[in-house]
Amino acid sequence: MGVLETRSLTKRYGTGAVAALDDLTVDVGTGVTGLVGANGAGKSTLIKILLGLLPPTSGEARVLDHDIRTEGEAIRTVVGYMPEHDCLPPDMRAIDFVVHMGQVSGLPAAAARERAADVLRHVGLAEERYRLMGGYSTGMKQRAKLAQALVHDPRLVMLDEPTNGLDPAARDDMLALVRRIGHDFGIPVLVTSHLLGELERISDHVVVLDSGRLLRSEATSAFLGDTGVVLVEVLGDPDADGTDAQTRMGQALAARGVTCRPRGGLIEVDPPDVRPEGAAAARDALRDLVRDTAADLGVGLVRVQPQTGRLEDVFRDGGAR
Ligand SMILES: Nc1ncnc2c1ncn2[C@@H]1O[C@H](COP(=O)(O)OP(=O)(O)OP(=O)(O)O)[C@@H](O)[C@H]1O
Repeated sequence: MGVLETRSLTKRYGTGAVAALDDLTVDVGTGVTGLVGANGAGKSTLIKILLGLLPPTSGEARVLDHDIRTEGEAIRTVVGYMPEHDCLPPDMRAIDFVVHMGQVSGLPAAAARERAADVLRHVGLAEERYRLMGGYSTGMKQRAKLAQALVHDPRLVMLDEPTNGLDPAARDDMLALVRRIGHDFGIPVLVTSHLLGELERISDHVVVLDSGRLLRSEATSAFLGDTGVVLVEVLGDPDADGTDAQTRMGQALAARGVTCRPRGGLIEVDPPDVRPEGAAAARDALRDLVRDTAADLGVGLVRVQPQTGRLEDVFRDGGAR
């Protein structure tokens, strides 16, 4: 099913000579789609146009089969939107804010209260929902913003830089939430980031923008050059035979059917067969296997990461696909 599509979408602000979006034609389907580009690439502009909040200079777009030029209001009732910047009233409690946003989206009061409590629990703010949001950490604010995007049971969510300003642990938590929305709840997600590395872990499809132009739009697995290779680093003492931790980990992974090889101080792990649920699920399963293997061996897992430099590779290769 097509979730959204744009055709030659162009946006110039004011009399600007430079287009913030330049002749963008792209289709987005179900699952999690990462919208990636450097700062100023046009990600927020695209989202605002798709929500019917900003008129394009030229071109067309449809969201859930609604025309962005004439059906903005209908789009906003079925789409959940998490804006990039802080939009939370500091003197409101999260529960009141999310209930209010639910009502603004058309939910009756009782349903809004029930849904608000549910979504705040889903995003991990069950305990803190009665606190004023002005006292929230950045991670809690991002969760509250996510909750208000979900309260009205949207058919699509657009998340603008949900990991902005988060420390690594909070970023991982947020990415896990985004993945749950797309994969467990089955709601299509369009999520932006200026970091490809964090989105390739959770997205099924990646769209890359460069100065308002489409650079690439591909399944994440294809995007990774069909390698999907993961690098693993472990730390630990040699065993009684003097075999070091890296070699033990490599042997243990191989014994569990994983194809891997040493590469410098790291272990290069080949991707598993892609599961029916998709590439992101297959990568999750591989990560779990690596983590469990390290735990069973009693070695420390320093990192598990896709081979790096993808975004740079894309920009270096250039050219739309
Ligand atoms: N209201 C505006 N008026 C004029 N120019 C704007 C406006 N909003 C955005 N721009 C310009 O349009 C271009 C695209 O900006 P946009 O915010 O869409 O990019 P982005 O990819 O979301 O970047 P970021 O990650 O920094 O938010 C940039 O050059 C930006 O300076």
